[in-house]
Amino acid sequence: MAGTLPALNEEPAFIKLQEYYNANHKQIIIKDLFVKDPKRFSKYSLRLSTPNDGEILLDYSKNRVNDEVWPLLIELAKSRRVEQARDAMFSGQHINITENRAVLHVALRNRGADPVLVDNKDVMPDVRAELQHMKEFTNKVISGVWRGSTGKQITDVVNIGIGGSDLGPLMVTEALKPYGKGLYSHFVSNIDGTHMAEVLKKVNYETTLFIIASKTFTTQETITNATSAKTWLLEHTKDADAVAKHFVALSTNKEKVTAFGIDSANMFGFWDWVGGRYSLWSAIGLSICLSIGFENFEQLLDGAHYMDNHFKSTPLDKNAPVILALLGIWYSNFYNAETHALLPYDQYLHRFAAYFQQGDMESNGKFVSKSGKPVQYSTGPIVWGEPGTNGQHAFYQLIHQGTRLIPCDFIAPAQTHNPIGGGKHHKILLSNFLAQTEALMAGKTADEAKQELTKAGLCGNELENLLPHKVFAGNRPTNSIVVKKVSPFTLGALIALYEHKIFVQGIIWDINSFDQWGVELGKQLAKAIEPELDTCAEVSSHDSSTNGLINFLKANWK
Ligand SMILES: O=P(O)(O)OC[C@H]1O[C@H](O)[C@H](O)[C@@H](O)[C@@H]1O
Repeated sequence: MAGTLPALNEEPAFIKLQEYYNANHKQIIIKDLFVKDPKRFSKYSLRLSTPNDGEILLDYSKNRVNDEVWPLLIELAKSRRVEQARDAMFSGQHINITENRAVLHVALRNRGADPVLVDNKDVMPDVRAELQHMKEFTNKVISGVWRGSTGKQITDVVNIGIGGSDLGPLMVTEALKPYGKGLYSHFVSNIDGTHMAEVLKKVNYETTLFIIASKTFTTQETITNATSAKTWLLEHTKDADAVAKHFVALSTNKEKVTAFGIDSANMFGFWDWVGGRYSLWSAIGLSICLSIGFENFEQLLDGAHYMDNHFKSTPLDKNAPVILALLGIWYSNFYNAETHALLPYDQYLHRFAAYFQQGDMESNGKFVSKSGKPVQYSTGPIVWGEPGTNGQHAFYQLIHQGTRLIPCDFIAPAQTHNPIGGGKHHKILLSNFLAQTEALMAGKTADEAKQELTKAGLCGNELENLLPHKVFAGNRPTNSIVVKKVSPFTLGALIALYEHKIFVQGIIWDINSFDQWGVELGKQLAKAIEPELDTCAEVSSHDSSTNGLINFLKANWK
């Protein structure tokens, strides 16, 4: 396990970077770096060959990084003991210190024969047994052997879960739609009854399977939604035994699952060393299996395992998650970038940014270091994004010409699953992806803008007035990640790439990326407020704003 680290801002490698930044950052102009170094692309890009799914290209050459900054960033990773921390995670040490747990989502996709030890016990036999259980169940449902209580084949699967028990399965199911086996997938997460009501309108009780996904099986939203789904089923069938055919649970909490009325034979388990936001590889992935079939789910695991091996065995300067992490640190901690955009040029990846909002922000949104002291530097960025080209017509204006620096990751597949129009759509999509990263980097100088305006027939005041609005400063950094196709394997690799990026950043910032105490306070207060909504009397126990809001709602909801 890595020993105690100095505060990041007192780390000698960090101080060196700060000095370098202070003296030089104004001269780091990406487009000039390309002119100076014809080999820049090959120097600052990686090609990872997968066994069957082509190469994954990571181009990080369009960044404000030169041959002097790069070794300093690598030195920072070394001095923060990233390699030792990585090995501590893979070897099952209790690196989640506030919950005294190992962090071993990598064991869930350990496709080799190696044991993975947690507290001296090999967890792999249990992991494999649970996968086998998922496989058998998936095959039974897809083939129609598992039937509803009235003997009809299952046609619809409703995953009821929230946070890590929703976002991963939803994102992957959407991303891998072309691999669908024919069942309709639905996801209910929000406590807002509208979410459940709209799904129930679409499904037939005789042919619907509800998957109750909750690591703790105590989450208010999920248990309330699951109870409503059970009531709905029983209103239709009047047969109490129907629950066994229409409800399964994914959880670490057998007691609560049984208390809810789901037979433990219909429960798929996992373990406390699987964090919610890293759980799609566990039983929480059952809705993914039912959507794309178990073999494709295994491919997803294989892809993640491939990236785990890359992360484990590649020197830091050629290590894709480390590279992404260091670039993020460079912009967050030196350029004061506050956000990071994830921009997939693939409609199937439309929930990718939403998924990594939890992955990144719940992991690294921390203000105290592992030792409990407030940090004197920025930690996790605000993560956001939408698929291209939609985002171009919405928020790219600010990325191109706004006052903030927004490092962006562009993600694109070389091949589309839907080459409609003879491939025309995909060609246009890709040209937009390429044009955006080029435009963000190169910008448009006043001279170039002037020439354009002159060509368009403008002159005099009209030209001079318009000119400043037509200038693009450029030098806006982007990474481009290109896969051959969004397949189960490449998606698995891509997700693991970002998981490990988040891990590396957490290590450099010296924070615990594996707890989420920050979500508790709101839950506590909501529990206190709920009974106050039951009474007619005006409330005066809070601050005047909260009282005012409660009393307004009470006066208006009938
Ligand atoms: O899976 P569950 O126990 O129901 O938890 C669902 C989610 O809720 C919690 O509040 C956490 O913020 C998430 O990390 C978690 O994924």
